Amino acid sequence: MSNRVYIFDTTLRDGEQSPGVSLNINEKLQIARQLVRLGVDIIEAGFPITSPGDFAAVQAVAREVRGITVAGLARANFKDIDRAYEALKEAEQARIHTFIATSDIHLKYKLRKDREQVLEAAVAAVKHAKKYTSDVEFSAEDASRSDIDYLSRVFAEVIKAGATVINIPDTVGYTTPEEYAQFIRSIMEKTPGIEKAIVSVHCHDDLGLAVANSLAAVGAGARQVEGTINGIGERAGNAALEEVVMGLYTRKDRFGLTTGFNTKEIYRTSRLVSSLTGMPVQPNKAVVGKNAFAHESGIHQDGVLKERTTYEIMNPEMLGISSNNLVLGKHSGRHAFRERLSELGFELSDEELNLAFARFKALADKKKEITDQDLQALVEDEIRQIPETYVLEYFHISSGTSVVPTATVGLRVGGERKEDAACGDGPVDAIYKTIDKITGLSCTLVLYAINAITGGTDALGDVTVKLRCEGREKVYTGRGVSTDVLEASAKAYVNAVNKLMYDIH
Ligand SMILES: CC(=O)SCCNC(=O)CCNC(=O)[C@H](O)C(C)(C)COP(=O)(O)OP(=O)(O)OC[C@H]1O[C@@H](n2cnc3c(N)ncnc32)[C@H](O)[C@@H]1OP(=O)(O)O
Ligand SMILES: CC(C)C(=O)C(=O)O
Repeated sequence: MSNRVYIFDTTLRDGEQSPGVSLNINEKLQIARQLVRLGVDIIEAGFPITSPGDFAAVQAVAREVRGITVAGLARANFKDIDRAYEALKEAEQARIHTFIATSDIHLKYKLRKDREQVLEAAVAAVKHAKKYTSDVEFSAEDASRSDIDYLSRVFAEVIKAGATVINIPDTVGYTTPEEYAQFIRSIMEKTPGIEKAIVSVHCHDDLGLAVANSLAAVGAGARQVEGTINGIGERAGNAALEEVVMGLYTRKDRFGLTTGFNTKEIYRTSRLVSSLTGMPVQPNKAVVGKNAFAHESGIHQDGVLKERTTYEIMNPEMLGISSNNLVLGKHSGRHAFRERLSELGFELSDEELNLAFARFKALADKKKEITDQDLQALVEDEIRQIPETYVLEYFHISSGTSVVPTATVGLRVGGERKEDAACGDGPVDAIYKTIDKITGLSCTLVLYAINAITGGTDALGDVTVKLRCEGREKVYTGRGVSTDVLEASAKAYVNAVNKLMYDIH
């Protein structure tokens, strides 16, 4: 059996199924480019039948990325498969990923089909997909709650029909590591022809076991792991790929397996996905959380000072987390700035570099120490900009314990400045009400989150907002970064509104 594990990233498909997450094409392309740098083997770019936007995003990723497989999801019917191929056809390596549930509970209540009908649909789907591409993955949704003999029959038939990857998802995050490993082993023993296909796993985190289950499955012989960056995804999310890969890497003694991952891109990928989806990474998250390499207590600090490996099983530099916290200051020039950004993995055009450099100088005037985290936040803030219908020119706030919070805001629209004022329950509310008055939009704030990038009272504030506007289904995420939290709040709101305007035009 090969010792290479293929990493299938579904951040753009299952990850986007996280409640409140909606990425536009540019954001999907940015993530896809970063996933290529990260060294995943397959990018599942979306589920093309679901909407024209999803179709266009899969098509854009398929057109652009090279040296990697691009997959599109399709139910087990011809319409979905035709649409998936239509989106994928310009990919260098296209994979059609077709699925149907195999558990009795899904058959009875959701599909309203019997086992023979599902088997027939699965085989027909794989045969149809095979007309388009040699690379066809078949997933048995809710496999871990399916009857194993039936499941094995389905797999044997889809492999005969041409499936090259068979996926055994734990769709509802129900299984446990030992049980799942045994399940995978049994499928591998019972299924005729299984050696012709790659066995894949796709775990959800409803019981917090997605990564443990994925690693157990790999130990049992699975050679493709599906998951997402930061573990985002439907409900409690998917297996976090950075954790799976670091598990394999750190416990090479236990697994003896390799992947194509460039671990130095892990941290940057995590930040980018968090930034574009508006889903913050919890501080105690494994591998990429802010506290993952922070040592608080005396005995631990003493140990780390004497020998790092007493309490650190991974080297943060291996993940692309720089140990160099003091980077640049107000006297630094463009060369040093460009050099540092390139060490952090940013490749900026001259125009982007100039914009980022101007922001950096302005920040250096306000903040004593500029760390790598500050630089990352600042550059991400600058380069995630989409065409700006509205630009924040200024705001003024009157607020305190005995006055009604009142905001005056100026936005540039085309070549013109538009100004207005409004009162609110607090200064942020007043700013948002004023922006709504200027844009004429009616928006509801679904989420407001603020995070300090580094410690200290001069830290950069990083604000994320999610807005639902004009009765639209879609939620728009906006982010803004500034040493002034009110400015960061205003920028985040304007950023979300600009995304809405970008969608409308
Ligand atoms: C486990 C997973 O993550 S699966 C992926 C989940 N992702 C999504 O659902 C993406 C967003 N979904 C959508 O946009 C829509 O649900 C669509 C476009 C896919 C389908 O929309 P609609 O045609 O309106 O159907 P709706 O979603 O209401 O119902 C699903 C239908 O597909 C059927 N179906 C569900 N899964 C499958 C499958 N794998 N193969 C074939 N049929 C299926 C259901 O039985 C139901 O059929 P019915 O209408 O005959 O009862
Ligand atoms: C489509 C399949 C792979 C899926 O997302 C699941 O079962 O969770």
